Amino acid sequence: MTSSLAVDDGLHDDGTSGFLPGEITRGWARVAAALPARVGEREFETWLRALAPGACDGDELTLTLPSPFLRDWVRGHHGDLIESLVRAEMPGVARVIFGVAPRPGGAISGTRPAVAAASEAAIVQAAPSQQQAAATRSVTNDLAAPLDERYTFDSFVVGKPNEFAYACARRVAERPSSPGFNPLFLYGGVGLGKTHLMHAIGGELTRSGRVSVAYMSAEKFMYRFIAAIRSQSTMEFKEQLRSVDVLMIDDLQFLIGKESTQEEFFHTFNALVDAGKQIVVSSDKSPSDLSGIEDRLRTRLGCGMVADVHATTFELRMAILSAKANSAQVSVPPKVMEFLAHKITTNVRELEGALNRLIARAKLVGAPISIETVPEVLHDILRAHDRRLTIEEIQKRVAEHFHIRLTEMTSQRRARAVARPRQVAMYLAKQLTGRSLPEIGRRFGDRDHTTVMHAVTRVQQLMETDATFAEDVELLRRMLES
Ligand SMILES: Nc1ncnc2c1ncn2[C@@H]1O[C@H](COP(=O)(O)OP(=O)(O)OP(=O)(O)O)[C@@H](O)[C@H]1O
Repeated sequence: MTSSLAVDDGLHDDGTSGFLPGEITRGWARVAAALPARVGEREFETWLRALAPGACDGDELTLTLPSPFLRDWVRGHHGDLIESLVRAEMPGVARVIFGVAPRPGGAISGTRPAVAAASEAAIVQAAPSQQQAAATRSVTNDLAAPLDERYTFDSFVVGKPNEFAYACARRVAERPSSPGFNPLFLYGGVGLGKTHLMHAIGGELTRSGRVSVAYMSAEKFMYRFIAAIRSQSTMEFKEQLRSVDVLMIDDLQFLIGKESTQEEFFHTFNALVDAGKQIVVSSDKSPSDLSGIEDRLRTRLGCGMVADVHATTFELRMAILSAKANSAQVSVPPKVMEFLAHKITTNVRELEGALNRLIARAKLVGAPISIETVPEVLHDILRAHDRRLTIEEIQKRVAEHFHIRLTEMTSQRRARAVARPRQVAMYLAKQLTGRSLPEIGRRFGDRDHTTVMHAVTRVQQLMETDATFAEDVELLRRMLES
């Protein structure tokens, strides 16, 4: 990990960090070790290698990158994944903030994930870092990204939430530039199949051999534009773009706040539509909600067909799992699919990732997939999805289990009959909620974070020496996790 930042791995002067010395360094090392397998080795080397942990304030961890551009890119593409890995590996962290590592003598500029910052000027002027140079090279070599052949209409599972978007995509693939369908604007939450549909359109049209198609992410569009400015080849860039029959731009929200790239895109857009060419755009927001995109561009984006890819239903998730298992020719017990479809509800990419991991593990050990192996193989994913568990629920369950009153969880009584269950509840809160030690302390009758730390250590010691006690705690954990 390279960083100009000193790693803050201890308790803060004011005692607000819930971390023991060295925890951040070790926790981050685990996250960094897990990332290449999740995003791919190349992607990791190109974009994520320079990520480094910065300050940890309470339960907020700042991760830094060398430039605003890289920060925006990493946050936009892998922010959710990184946050869920950090929460799983560093249970005291509840939020991740992406910042820019200060130049020597400077300060960290952290921004919250929802806030997109204008960053293109920085990259135009800055000397390219290793990552930027690598990405720029790949950009100048080809106009568009290759289409993923796995993303076809056939491999897309259609259900109520996505049938309209699917129908629109099919229509554009059959008859590009039809009145009313230009541009086609697909929008919806992360990992719900927008990119899949765009590749399916592109693949279908390319195979037909009738039209030329260019697909690229909005971020790549910006990169290409900037590279063209640098190499004084903007005319060539414009001509290349305007020579295609179908232009598809993915994740348009990346252009929020990037005025000059928006302007370039606006002109390209107009030139293509005026020439009767098809535009397909995807975004996580509808055109009217894209604040930070110029009004005139938003208006044009919304004047064709706007199709929402809705959040999946349980039935659709089951159908997707079943289709993926079929195409991998692996038998997955219905119980396992139901479990996954109940647990991983927001993002098909994660659902697919969980299934792939189960399949990979089953192949590796030569044993069939079973419900018993799921918690072990997917513990990090499941933990991230268990985050809705509250400290109050834990207190309630633990109090019931030990037959004490709920109010004893916050009382100052120190009798062992109430103090031990309280310690167990604190331990489970630390393990299962990702809340920081100070926050857990506050919820247990305004106790200090050192009391929580002591409780966690004490419960761990007891679990090692007292098998019955360990069983009790494990049982409680399983009940709370289910
Ligand atoms: N209905 C579906 N049928 C089959 N696979 C799906 C479906 N929806 C999503 N997927 C799969 O889920 C993964 C994520 O989908 P995709 O990348 O298209 O999402 P996205 O909406 O573009 O996400 P992002 O907002 O992150 O760009 C892909 O592997 C895709 O094949």
